[in-house]
Amino acid sequence: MRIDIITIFPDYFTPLDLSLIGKARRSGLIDVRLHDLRRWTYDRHHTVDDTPYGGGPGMVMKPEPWGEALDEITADADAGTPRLILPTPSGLPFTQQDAVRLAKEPWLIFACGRYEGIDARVAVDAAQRMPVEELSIGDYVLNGGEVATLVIVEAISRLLPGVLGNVESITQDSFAPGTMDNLVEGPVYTKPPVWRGHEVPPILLSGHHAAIDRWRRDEALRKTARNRPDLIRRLDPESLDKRDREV
Ligand SMILES: COC(=O)COc1cccc(COC(=O)c2cn[nH]c2)c1
Repeated sequence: MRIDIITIFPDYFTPLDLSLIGKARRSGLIDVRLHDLRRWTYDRHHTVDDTPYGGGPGMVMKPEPWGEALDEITADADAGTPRLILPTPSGLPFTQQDAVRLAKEPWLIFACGRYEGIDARVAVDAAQRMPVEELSIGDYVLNGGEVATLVIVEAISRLLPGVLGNVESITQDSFAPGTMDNLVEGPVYTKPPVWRGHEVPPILLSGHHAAIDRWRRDEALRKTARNRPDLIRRLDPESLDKRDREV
């Protein structure tokens, strides 16, 4: 997968050199390219923003640098058609299902907005040449799209074959399509069996795998009901067995 990131703060992305994603980049699994938006400005101050039409506080990111950056980056036609992702508080909620979907894409471009946002015509103009998605990682406001891009890139990259050593763990993740659809994971434990007087639930040491799976699903249902009643309402009743309904 190729990932291009356009930002005025390329240094925000040094975490992508670390850990599993860094390893995946070095092994060629993921090709991450950083672009400083100011490369497409020509005035002395490398201006990327201006006052909002219609008045109001703050600044808006000018369209010209974005247009030229996207033209140059997407001119590389041999990489197929990219999908442009715009992290923004006003976007569609980004979910694990989106991570699974976007992990299948060959080429993603992330546009990191700042200030009050990017001139709306940038997304309109780009949509004439490629799919464009405005995505929100949550109902709060950051100073820019860089942190949201790191979140989305990590959620996607960890699903790419070969990035995580243990593929099994993906299927047990919270929200994982299939068994964990609309469920969050329950509690997990490791050695020692007793720690500061706290015991590991005996079922987990029993070796009865069917009973352990049942206990884990019960705990996932309980935790989802406690922390995410909104997800419980979305659970497909067909996906619940008799025991589920008793939990
Ligand atoms: C069309 O896109 C834009 O204009 C993007 O503009 C902005 C403006 C301010 C902040 C951000 C960063 O995203 C978030 O804060 C965010 C994403 N998810 N939850 C919070 C982006």
